[in-house]
Amino acid sequence: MPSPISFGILTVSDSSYAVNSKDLSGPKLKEEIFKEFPSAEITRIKIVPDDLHKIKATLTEWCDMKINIIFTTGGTGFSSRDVTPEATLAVVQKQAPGLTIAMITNSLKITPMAMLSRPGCGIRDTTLIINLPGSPKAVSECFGVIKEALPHAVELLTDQKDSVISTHGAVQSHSRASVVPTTSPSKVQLKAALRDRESRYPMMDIQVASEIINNICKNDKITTEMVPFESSLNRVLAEDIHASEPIPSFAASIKDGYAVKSSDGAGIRVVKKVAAAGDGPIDEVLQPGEAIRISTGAPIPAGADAVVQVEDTAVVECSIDGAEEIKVDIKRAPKPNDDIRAIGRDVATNSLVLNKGKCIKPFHLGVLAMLGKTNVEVYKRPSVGIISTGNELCEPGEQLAPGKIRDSNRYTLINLLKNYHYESNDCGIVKDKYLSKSDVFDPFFNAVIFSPDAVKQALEKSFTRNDVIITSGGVSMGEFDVLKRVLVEDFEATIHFARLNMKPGKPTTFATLMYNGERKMVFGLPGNPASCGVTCLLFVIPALRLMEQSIDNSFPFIEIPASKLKDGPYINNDNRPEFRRVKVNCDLSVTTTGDQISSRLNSLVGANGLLLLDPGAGAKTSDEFITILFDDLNVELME
Ligand SMILES: Nc1nc2c(c(=O)[nH]1)N[C@H]1C(S)=C(S)[C@@H](COP(=O)(O)OP(=O)(O)OC[C@H]3O[C@@H](n4cnc5c(N)ncnc54)[C@H](O)[C@@H]3O)O[C@H]1N2
Ligand code: MOO
Ligand SMILES: [Mg+2]
Repeated sequence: MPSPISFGILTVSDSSYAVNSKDLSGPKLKEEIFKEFPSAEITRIKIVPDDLHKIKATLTEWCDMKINIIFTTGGTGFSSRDVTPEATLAVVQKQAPGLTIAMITNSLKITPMAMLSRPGCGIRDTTLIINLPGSPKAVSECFGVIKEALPHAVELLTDQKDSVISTHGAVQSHSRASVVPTTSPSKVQLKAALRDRESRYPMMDIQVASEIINNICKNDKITTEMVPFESSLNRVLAEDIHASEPIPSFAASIKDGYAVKSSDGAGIRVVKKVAAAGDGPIDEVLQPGEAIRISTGAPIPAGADAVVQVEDTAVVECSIDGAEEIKVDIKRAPKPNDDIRAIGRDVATNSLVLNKGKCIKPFHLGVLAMLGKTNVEVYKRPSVGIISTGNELCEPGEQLAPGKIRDSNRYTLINLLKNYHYESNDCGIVKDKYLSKSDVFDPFFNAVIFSPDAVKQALEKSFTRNDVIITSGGVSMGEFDVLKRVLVEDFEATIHFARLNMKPGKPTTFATLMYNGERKMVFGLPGNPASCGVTCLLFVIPALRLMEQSIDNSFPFIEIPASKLKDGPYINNDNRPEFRRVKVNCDLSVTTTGDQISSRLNSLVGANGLLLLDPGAGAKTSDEFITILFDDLNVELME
């Protein structure tokens, strides 16, 4: 199964560079790419001015990252600032004039002005660079012409890459390069000495990763079910709820007092009857000079047009035992409609009361009851299985043998999901260095040839009853980090990404595959406990929300002034953006949760937010830091 094609999109434009929102061509191109290649990885997106050096530097950097295809848009015309083709031709080692000819030939059919476009196309190492014109329309047209040829172009370029990597691996480890097996690269990886020395997956920005997940989850099969409204808490509504009747359905009193005619003004009234909440309408029409005792919520009697609260009245005459009032003094002259709640004041007939896509919370549930909706249509939730991988893992109750640790990730994940109202199936621990009959000691490599059968079996078992599998561990560069290989080789999965530009969480992997005719999703989270927790929050929870079509699928974020950061230093020495685990207080001051090493689960204990620190955030020009809130502002601190 080929890996998804990775793309870089470089918009070259002085004006878009100055005003970011002006760039329409970059987003257009992204849309076209996803339309044609739904599993594409858009690894880099950037806007640079029409500056030869800046264009060259970006192209070179992206080629070094082994992005498959870089599209530039803009800077291909005749004006003095147009230098994109010059920058491109300066970095490529081979030109690809066929692509240029195809695009120009097609564009000439649309406009003779195409003669004035000078796109350059070429190859640097394993990357294909293609210049597209600057207008969104021309971008779509040119992309349409060349898109079919792209997968094969990438195949040709990357075949070369794979053989280079495996040959290199062999030559560096042993002088006997001739023993390099001729099997596929993944089989070569079975031998420790020949495993990848460099990840075969491009580093991807998290915005792009989120977009890939969003695209896939949004379009996942959408199914709904009817549930009794009492059990609909935290489910997502699959129908708009309209009011079939007004609330209140009759004009009702807002106060305990007397229903009167406002035209009578202040003064003495004869008390006729009683209207209590729950009573049907009184069969007499109120006459001038009369009043009816009324309680809050009772229907307004015919003939009355105002209510006067009991505090504004005095009894003038009553029965001997005081049980009945005969006359009252209305001390304040009422105005029409005083203290009357009109029909439909709370909810108008046919009004939209609750929106499809909303997660049903307690007040929503109350509204459903109020409207008499006994059953509601909600979206079905995916079934989720959770697996921990690692030979070192034991259950919490077990006596630890040397080298073993207790599995915390499974418990974190199961309960994190529960906290966001998702049940999951505990699929246990799977050993990833599994000594089975098929493990063979290879004297040449002086190593056991590893069998990942256990991981395969565990996945297979979980696919039979889950739509989404969340694993932790086994996704980095170790010889026993076999998850990706098993997914690709045994399940023909598409790995959408396997390396993210973030700390913690670099090896986070996302794959999809078909199993027995159904699509399965695999979130391969890193084994380090803090990395596992952070990536579950940032990617898995929003994905589950999207799969059940929730319109509230991302965490709120706030901008926090630097002056509010209390116990720094807030400097990120890594070259990846860092999600520091923090506690945001009610006054928006921020405190950290201590040592942020990825293994330290306690860095998540007591945190309610993730503070996003750019690399070297000391040099940040903006005074504001973005914090993603994943829990209430006023959560209790548990130390
Ligand atoms: N050569 C490289 N090594 C590593 C890289 C790299 O880029 N190149 N990345 C590092 C980063 S960043 C991370 S994060 C980890 C992720 O590793 P894996 O996802 O492969 O996870 P494991 O190797 O299986 O385990 C890592 C660590 O976490 C502990 N662990 C695993 N599962 C659990 C669990 N269920 N409960 C508690 N603790 C768990 C495990 O014992 C290891 O200590 O890789 C780096 N390496
Ligand atoms: O990305 Mo890893 O999650 O830094 O430790
Ligand atoms: Mg590992």
